Amino acid sequence: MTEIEEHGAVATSPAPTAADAPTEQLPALSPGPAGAVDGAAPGGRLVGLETRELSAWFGDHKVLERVSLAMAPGEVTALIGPSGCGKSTYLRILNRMHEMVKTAKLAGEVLLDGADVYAPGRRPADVRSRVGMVFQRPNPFPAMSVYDNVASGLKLAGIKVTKARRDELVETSLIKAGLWIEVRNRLRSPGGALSGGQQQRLCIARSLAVEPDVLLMDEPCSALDPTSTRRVEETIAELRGRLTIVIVTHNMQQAARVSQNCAFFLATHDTPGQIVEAGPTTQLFEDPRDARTADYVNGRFG
Ligand SMILES: Nc1ncnc2c1ncn2[C@@H]1O[C@H](COP(=O)(O)OP(=O)(O)OP(=O)(O)O)[C@@H](O)[C@H]1O
Repeated sequence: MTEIEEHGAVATSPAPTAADAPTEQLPALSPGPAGAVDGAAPGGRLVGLETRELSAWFGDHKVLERVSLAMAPGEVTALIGPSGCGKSTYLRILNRMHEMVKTAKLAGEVLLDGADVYAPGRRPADVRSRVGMVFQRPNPFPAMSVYDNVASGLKLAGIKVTKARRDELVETSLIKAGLWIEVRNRLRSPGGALSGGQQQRLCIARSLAVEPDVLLMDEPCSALDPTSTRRVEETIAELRGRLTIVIVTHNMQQAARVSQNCAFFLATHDTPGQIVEAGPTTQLFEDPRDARTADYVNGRFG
């Protein structure tokens, strides 16, 4: 298991993210044979993610130490902890973005639906199309239309579909991302003309277009105003039960609002990031087992 592997840089465009809006009818999950994306779990089954004894380095600097965590299928898991404790690194390991840094190394296992995403012969691009990512700053292609931004998720993943299927995926992705009502009459307008919150939901729609099993979100609201933040949180709530979500957030109220499970990471000046405590969010916030968790969630440090 814990054999240190070194991965070279991989030139793959990360699939991105985002969206929000008033109440919309969400379509039923229906990745039938025509809709299923290569490598996706059959029949739209919800898929869990797990790490076992995961350690990570940048050069000689060890930043994570034997992190084991199960992220439940269809639920939202929040990763919390002070700056520099390795949350983003952990997130990027889950979809093989860590290896895009030349000096990056890791040891341990990442299991998606029970299968190691770092197994020999497994292509990073395939992993990234099953495990999508939304970043801190909305990153749509600004000059590209709203429609093409969403469809670009398919293109980046190398997925070819008919025009009719593409139209359908763009619409359902925008609906799931909570943006459809706001953009349905401006699908040909540039993505860069949308507000920051709309752009983030557009990026979520772009990730959803490939029908991923897991969506990783790295502080997705940190660049947004409170109203846009609320919209994105509503989107996360609507996506719950439809795919597995892992979100890094510095906002304790947000972690409490959006997640069902929570993991508290901590590093010190001479120890790499580790999980101090993980479990149901209500337990971590209301009855933590570790005094450091209590101090952190109550804002006494970090
Ligand atoms: N590309 C990189 N090269 C070298 N070191 C890095 C790189 N990215 C992160 N690190 C280091 O790894 C450690 C963990 O960083 P990481 O960004 O994962 O923490 P974090 O908990 O997400 O922090 P924050 O909450 O501030 O985003 C830090 O010491 C950081 O300096």
